[in-house]
Amino acid sequence: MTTPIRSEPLYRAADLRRIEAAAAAQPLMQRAGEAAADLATSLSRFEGGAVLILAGPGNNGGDAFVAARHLRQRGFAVSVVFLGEISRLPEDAAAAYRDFDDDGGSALEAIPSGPRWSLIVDGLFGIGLQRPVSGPFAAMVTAANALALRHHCPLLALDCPSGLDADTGRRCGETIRASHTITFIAGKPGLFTGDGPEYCGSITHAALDLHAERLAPPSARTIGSDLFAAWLRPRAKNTHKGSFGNAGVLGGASSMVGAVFLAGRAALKLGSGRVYLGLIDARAPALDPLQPELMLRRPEALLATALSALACGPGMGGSDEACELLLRACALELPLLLDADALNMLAREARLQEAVRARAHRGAVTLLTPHPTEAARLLAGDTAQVQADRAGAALELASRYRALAVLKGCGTIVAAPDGRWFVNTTGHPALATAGTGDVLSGMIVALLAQGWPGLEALLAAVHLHGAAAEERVASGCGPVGLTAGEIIDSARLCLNHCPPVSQPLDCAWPLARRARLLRSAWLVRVARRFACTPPCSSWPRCSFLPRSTRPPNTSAPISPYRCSSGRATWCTW
Ligand SMILES: NC(=O)C1=CN([C@@H]2O[C@H](COP(=O)(O)OP(=O)(O)OC[C@H]3O[C@@H](n4cnc5c(N)ncnc54)[C@H](O)[C@@H]3O)[C@@H](O)[C@H]2O)[C@@H](O)CC1
Ligand SMILES: Nc1ncnc2c1ncn2[C@@H]1O[C@H](COP(=O)(O)OP(=O)(O)O)[C@@H](O)[C@H]1O
Ligand SMILES: [K+]
Repeated sequence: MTTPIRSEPLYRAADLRRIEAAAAAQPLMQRAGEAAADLATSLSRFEGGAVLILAGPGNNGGDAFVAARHLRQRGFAVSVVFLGEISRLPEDAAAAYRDFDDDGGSALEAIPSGPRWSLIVDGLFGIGLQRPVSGPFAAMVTAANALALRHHCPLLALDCPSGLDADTGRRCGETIRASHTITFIAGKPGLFTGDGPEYCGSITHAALDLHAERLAPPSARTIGSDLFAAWLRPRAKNTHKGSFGNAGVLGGASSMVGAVFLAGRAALKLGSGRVYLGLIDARAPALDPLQPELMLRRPEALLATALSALACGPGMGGSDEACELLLRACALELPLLLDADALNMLAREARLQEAVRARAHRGAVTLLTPHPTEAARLLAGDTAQVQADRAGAALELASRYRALAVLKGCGTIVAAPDGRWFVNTTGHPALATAGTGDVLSGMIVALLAQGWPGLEALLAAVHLHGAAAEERVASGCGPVGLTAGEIIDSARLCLNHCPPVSQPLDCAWPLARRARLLRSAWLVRVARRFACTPPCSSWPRCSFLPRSTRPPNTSAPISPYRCSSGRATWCTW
């Protein structure tokens, strides 16, 4: 499994400005430009080839000028196209331009037609994008995208692709479709959700010798298995099925019984001790022949069962009977997951909304897992509004319903009513097929039934669900034609391969273990302090990488995670 182990901080532009202010004395633009030049050097298809660099009117343009100077000095044939007035560049960017100019570089007003580009660099706009890209900037973006395609060359975006809103992941007008993005200081949420993943390509993080979290609290975090590893406890020997909870799934109206089976099978394979299904369709089968371990009941009997957690909604329909059942489910004191049709009923029925809010007063955990259209119904808006600010929508759902909320889709958002939010970086468009949401519900309810807290259950299930899809695709099962049911076994595999927190860290372990054998608490502390977390194969090489030894190639076998010292400046997602 190659999925992220470590959660990374994410910053919206306003929070990044605080870091910028705190580190104002440091030559950040020089570091950004140099890091970009290092990556550009490794990406360029020909050594010393023709590099086209687009520089914009702000500090993103400044980064571009610094990178251009370094690349010129390394022997590349650099053409910089600058749109704007030199005299109106901000101070740092103006200085970067002067250095470039003093070094013999010159800025062009249009893209030269002759060269065969080996690399294109986008330094038009970064986190300062204020409105949709239009006019000559849009023409430049369109041309850059077309040239990258025509010349089969990489397109490297500085900080974020121009036209992408780094806060939200929404495209604002013409947008650079980067093959690679080098993002400075810290990740931005918009790179990982909505349109971000499609437009950023492969993302490299250059920390610029800063430790962002020491300078300002992050706006959000990516989901890494470290966020839930404490709950990945090895099974104690003296346990039995009763130790792992009773998961229930309620739904399955006429012609939609399959949704409950998918959720039930996922709940079983994610470790629930027992799984009970309540099927609304009176003609539903009494047995799932492919998974006879599942116990099928009438809905009333399910609600009377001693459950540890309950998921409502898969294939539930919107009948009066379904609505009454949902009201009764809301009155139960167990963790309650509402998905699919349960969310549509919640959106339309005031008494259900009251019942869900009342759960929060009683301290009962409620979880909502809408896709964008279901979220739009719950927020009385439209899907485009939800997608325009996915994190905002998830946070609004969490606060309005006083529930944990998951906004599904590319870069799933998990939001808590207290304002914390997380962006998932696993997943694949292969998941865009019917039933994958039902599988996610089954995974979540399985973890809840095993006693996981609501937030950790959501983080783990969302992360593992995406990882499972990646695993299926990597093994040739998809992307086209991957079926929801096929994800389940992979999800089980991913869960069983997630390192529990008690597991020693690979690179710290030899030293830590020896220290423990010597019964030296001090040595154990030292071993952990200097080890990179999480496991990585390259310790101690990755504990600090001087600039000259940084591997320029993003695919180099280096730890994709920052070291605990915070000093390593190079990592890739
Ligand atoms: N935050 C920091 O400390 C650092 C920032 N750096 C770079 O600085 C960037 C942010 O710089 P800025 O705040 O100057 O912002 P940008 O360079 O992203 O863009 C702002 C400029 O573009 C104009 N503009 C915005 N949207 C436009 C549109 N649609 N059409 C035409 N013009 C538009 C603005 O009027 C302004 O002149 C980062 O993304 C990063 O690349 C780096 O130098 C590293 C350090
Ligand atoms: N393009 C995509 N990239 C990543 N994940 C996706 C993508 N499309 C769908 N998914 C995931 O697949 C699942 C689909 O859920 P949902 O829309 O509720 O499906 P269904 O109702 O058919 O079960 C969600 O977990 C969602 O995040
Ligand atoms: K850019």
